[in-house]
Amino acid sequence: MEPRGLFITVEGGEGVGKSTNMQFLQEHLIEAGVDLVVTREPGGTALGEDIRELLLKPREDSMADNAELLLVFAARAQHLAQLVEPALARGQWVLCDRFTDATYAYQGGGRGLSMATIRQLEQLVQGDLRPDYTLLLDCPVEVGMSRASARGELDRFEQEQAEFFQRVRNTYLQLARESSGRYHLVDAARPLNEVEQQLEQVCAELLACWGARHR
Ligand SMILES: Nc1ncnc2c1ncn2[C@@H]1O[C@H](COP(=O)(O)OP(=O)(O)O)[C@@H](O)[C@H]1O
Ligand SMILES: Cc1cn([C@H]2C[C@H](O)[C@@H](COP(=O)(O)OP(=O)(O)O)O2)c(=O)[nH]c1=O
Repeated sequence: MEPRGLFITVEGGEGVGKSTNMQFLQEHLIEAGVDLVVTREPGGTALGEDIRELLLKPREDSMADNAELLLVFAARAQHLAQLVEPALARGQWVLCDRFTDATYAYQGGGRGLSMATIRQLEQLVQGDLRPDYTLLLDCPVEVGMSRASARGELDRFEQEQAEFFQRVRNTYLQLARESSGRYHLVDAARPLNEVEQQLEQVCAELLACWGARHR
C-alpha cells in the first residue's frame, strides 16, 4: 500500500503573495519529483467553486455570518470527500491554498464568531484530518492591502476595512504560536526573491522528512 501523502496548506491575509508563491511551490515540488495535487478553498470541486462564487461575489443585501460559516464548511466537506481524501489515500501530496485555519482567522477573528463553534464544525466535517504542514505567509496589513488593491476589483472579503484584516492577521499569528510544530512562518514583507528562498528551505525540510520516513 502507498504511504499516505502529505497535506500542506498555505495561509495568509489579503495580498501577502499567496497566489504568486503557490505557483512557485508547485513548480518546486513537482521538479523535486513529488506527485502533487494543487487545489484551493473555498473551491477545488465543481460544487465548491459554485459555493466560492456565492461567498466572494459582492452583494447588495448582507450575508449572515453563520450563513458564511456554513457555506465555507459545505465547500470543505465536498472538497475533502471528492478530492483531498482520495488523493492522500493514493499517496499524493495535496497543496491547498487556504483551509480551516482561514475559517478561524476570517470567520473567528475577522467576524468574531465563536472559536468553539468553529472547532465543532471542524470535528464534524474533518474528523481527525488536519494539515501536516501549514505555511503562513505573513506581512503587515497595509502592505497586503495595497498589493491586493493594485490587482483591480475587490471581492466581498477584500472590501473589508483594515481593522478586519488586523484581526485576521492576529488570529493567524496566534494559531502559529499555538501549533508551532505544524506551522512554518514566512516573512512575506521581504522582496519576492527572498520569500522564495524561505520557501525553498521549507520544501527542502519537507522533502527530507518525507524521505527519512519512507526510506
Ligand atoms: N514579496 C513580494 N514583494 C512584492 N510584491 C509582491 C510580493 N509577493 C507578491 N507580490 C505582488 O503583490 C500582488 C498580490 O500578490 P498575490 O500573489 O496575488 O497575493 P494573494 O494571492 O496573497 O492575494 C501581485 O501583484 C504580486 O506580484
Ligand atoms: C477557506 C476560507 C477562505 N475565506 C476567504 C478568505 C479570502 O478572502 C477568500 C478567498 O480566498 P483567496 O482566493 O485565497 O483570497 P486571496 O487570494 O484574495 O487572498 O475566502 C474565508 O473567509 N474562510 C475560509 O475558511
